[in-house]
Amino acid sequence: MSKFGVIVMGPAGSGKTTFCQSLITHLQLNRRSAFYVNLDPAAEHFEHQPDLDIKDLISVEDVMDELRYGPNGALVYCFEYLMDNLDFLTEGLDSLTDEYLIIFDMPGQIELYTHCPYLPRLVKFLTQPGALDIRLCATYLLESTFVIDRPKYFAGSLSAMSAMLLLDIPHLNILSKMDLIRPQMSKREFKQFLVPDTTLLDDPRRKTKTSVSVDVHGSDPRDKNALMSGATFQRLNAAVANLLETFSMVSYLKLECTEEDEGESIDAILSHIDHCIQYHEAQEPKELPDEEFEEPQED
Ligand SMILES: Nc1nc2c(ncn2[C@@H]2O[C@H](COP(=O)(O)OP(=O)(O)OP(=O)(O)O)[C@@H](O)[C@H]2O)c(=O)[nH]1
Repeated sequence: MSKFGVIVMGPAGSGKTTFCQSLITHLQLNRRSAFYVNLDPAAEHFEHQPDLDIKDLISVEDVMDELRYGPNGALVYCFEYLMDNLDFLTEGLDSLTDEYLIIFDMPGQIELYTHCPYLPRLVKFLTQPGALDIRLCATYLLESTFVIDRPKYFAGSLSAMSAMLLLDIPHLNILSKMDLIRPQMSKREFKQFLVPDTTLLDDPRRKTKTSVSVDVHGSDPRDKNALMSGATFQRLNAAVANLLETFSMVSYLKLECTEEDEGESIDAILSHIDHCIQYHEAQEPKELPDEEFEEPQED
């Protein structure tokens, strides 16, 4: 039997857990079942408690206490441990039916999406035909306020593309925390950021932003080697923007969070997720009551 899932990724604090909680609430309101899997071994506060929690296997806190690791090392250790104990996931998920949308809430450490091998292995395991065989879609969240600082926006978009290429499954990018950008930018102005392209580098409001010298190592500014000149920094931004434009792979959906917009926004994102995992196609065609098929009356 098919299983369906969505893996929620993004940098630290981008709103992953909040998005998962909104998704669960929305599914429940629409009489659909959610199964919430927390894979962040450092997560603490949940509105909806996880149905399966990596912390029941291992937690960052325990690793830091027992092995004296720092938070990032402990996170990596937890994922290595999960990879050695994948039965934990099989036991928790094997009996789920196609009624459920399985939501995987991931940690925010960026190294997990760039150079650690765990995520591709995890996705391969979850999607493996004949085993859990989950039809999986990835979502990658980025804070909408990044668009104010163009280099940050392009760097974030590059990390979204990196996650996309790493996992090789249907993928949606989402700009979160839209309430924080609204006071600073009109809907019309914001629209241009839904698809990154090189024209966005010409920021009329912030000419100085990309022309200052940037201390790339955070070290003593008197050390000339540690400084990247304005021109070099601009060329780097242009190269990143070009790369994104050439591959034309990154575009964004918006995650609104005000009371009046949130439902519609989550609904739209959920439709995209359903489409990516072909949820509707896999459901039995439902017989609609006769009145649904009544021909419209002629005037
Ligand atoms: N203003 C605003 N704040 C938000 C929104 N979504 C989340 N937050 C806040 O942003 C902070 C981080 O949110 P989380 O949902 O924990 O983010 P996360 O990506 O799961 O964080 P990590 O697991 O630490 O990587 C919290 O203080 C949230 O209350 C939003 O739409 N608007």
